[in-house]
Amino acid sequence: MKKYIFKYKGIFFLSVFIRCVEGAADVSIAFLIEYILDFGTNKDMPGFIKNLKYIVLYLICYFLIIYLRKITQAVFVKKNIQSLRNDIYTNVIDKDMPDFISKNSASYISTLTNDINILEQDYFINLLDLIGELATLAIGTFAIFKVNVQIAAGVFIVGAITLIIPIIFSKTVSSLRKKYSDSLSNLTINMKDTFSGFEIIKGFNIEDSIKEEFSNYNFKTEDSKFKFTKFSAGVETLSQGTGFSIFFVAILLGTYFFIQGKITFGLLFAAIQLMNSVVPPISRFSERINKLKSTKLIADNIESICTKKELASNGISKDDFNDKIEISNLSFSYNSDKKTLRDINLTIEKGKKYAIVGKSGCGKSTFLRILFRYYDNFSGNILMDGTDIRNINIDDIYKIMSIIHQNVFIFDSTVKDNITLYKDYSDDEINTTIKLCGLYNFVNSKPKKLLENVGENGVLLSGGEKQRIAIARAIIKKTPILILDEATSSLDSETAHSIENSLLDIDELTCIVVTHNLSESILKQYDSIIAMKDGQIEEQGNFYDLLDKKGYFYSLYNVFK
Ligand SMILES: Nc1ncnc2c1ncn2[C@@H]1O[C@H](COP(=O)(O)OP(=O)(O)OP(=O)(O)O)[C@@H](O)[C@H]1O
Repeated sequence: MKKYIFKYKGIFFLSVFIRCVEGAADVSIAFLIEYILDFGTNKDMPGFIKNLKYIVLYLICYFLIIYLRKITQAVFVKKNIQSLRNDIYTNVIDKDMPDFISKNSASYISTLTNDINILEQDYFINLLDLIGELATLAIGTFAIFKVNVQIAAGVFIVGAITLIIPIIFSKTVSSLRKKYSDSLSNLTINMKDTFSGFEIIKGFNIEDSIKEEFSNYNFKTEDSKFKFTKFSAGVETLSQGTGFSIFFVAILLGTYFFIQGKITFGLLFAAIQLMNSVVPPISRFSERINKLKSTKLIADNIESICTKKELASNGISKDDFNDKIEISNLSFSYNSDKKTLRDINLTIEKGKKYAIVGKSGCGKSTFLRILFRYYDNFSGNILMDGTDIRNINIDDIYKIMSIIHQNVFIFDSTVKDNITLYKDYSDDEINTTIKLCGLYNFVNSKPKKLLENVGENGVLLSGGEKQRIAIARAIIKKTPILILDEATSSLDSETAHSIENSLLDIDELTCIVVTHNLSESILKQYDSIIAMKDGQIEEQGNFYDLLDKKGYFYSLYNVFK
């Protein structure tokens, strides 16, 4: 977190400076009181009246300093929190797929909301308060030594005990704080999941069990918060108790020296008033240090989110696909128990169309994910125009290939924004694309045409309309390789055929299509059909060759046709 403080060191040091001035002003209040009381004990009415305007002026300056302290603190917090939130968000967006999915997406939301709120209060504001109070303590200490050395010595012996408390309890406070943050994150994950699955909850009548689950998470969150607050309260009470005893030591010693005639009544009063500058910083010291330390694990979590995995982001640049992708001896497993892909050998040539077929779970989508660089930890080689895809800059891979999944994500915006993804395309390009994807009639039937809003995750669209938007989104990008993973499964067969035919007609486009739709009219148009079984390529060839072979594809075709 230090880097954020020093990123805005101007406002940080200004804030600290104003807090030091405020600390000095706090301490000088004691002497102002002594000054005013001395007019009273000397019964000096003219002097009192004459100095009244300076006293009022002093108080105005004092309140102005307090206002400035609040404003500089607000600016400091605003800059730091804004920058921190931007950095976390940017790092999450910059992650590659495996890294991103290694955490539940709601935990990122929790970090960006709950954890940032904790950091704002317990790190940034708390740090400024701590520095300000230490400045007040230092100035107050100096003033007490000026008033009476013995009182000062007594105060600081008791004060030292208070300062040791945070060191003893910091670890426990920190781990209780982390437990609270974790349970808050789990609660956010639970809320996100249940709200996204609202339709399922209603459709399957599971409201009661969902409410119970939420209630458990809610209980655990509040329970962990309570445990943290309870423990902190104990530590804080201990500190405040010792702080209070400092006050009494000062009063007892002050009264003792006043009776002995070593100090005046004004000085006795000033010494007691100075305790307001000395006791709170000492008694709150442990609380502030513990709060600072308790944010360490949250800061570590943010650090881990912001730590970039070594990617080929500085890899070889590649802006086009010219010839072929050669896949040799490709094997991959998600975990060590079982190989999901085994010894795959395949050449994908530019402009050709490939259909991948096979039973559910045989590894079709996994193969596409590997091609799309979701995972780099495969064995064997994938060479794109002779270059290992692991060495190609990941952003360039996304410029060369587009993938359309069965489950489509739709942004809560217009049809146009969902197709263009906020990039600039000409009206001609958009119109050609929506015609090709069978969206033309749909768009023209809407009052606002392309500017029609589609609702949260496309709630105002049918499944087929969502899929057509996803296809349009990929086509308008004009990448040389287009990958479809069951991308037309929600469409009626006429629309699906029409879209697939349009794609197969684009000469330059290299298409890799995973499909369960084994219809002759479509499959015969592919240059090659790849039949997968248990993570391997069982057969490969054109539609009629494979049927003639009467092997694995033939049996699949006869089952599914
Ligand atoms: N992220 C993952 N972690 C672990 N195992 C996975 C993961 N994704 C898929 N699998 C497993 O890998 C195997 C292949 O899955 P894959 O999704 O590639 O199959 P598929 O042929 O595309 O299936 P379908 O036709 O049903 O979509 C399955 O056994 C699946 O359970």
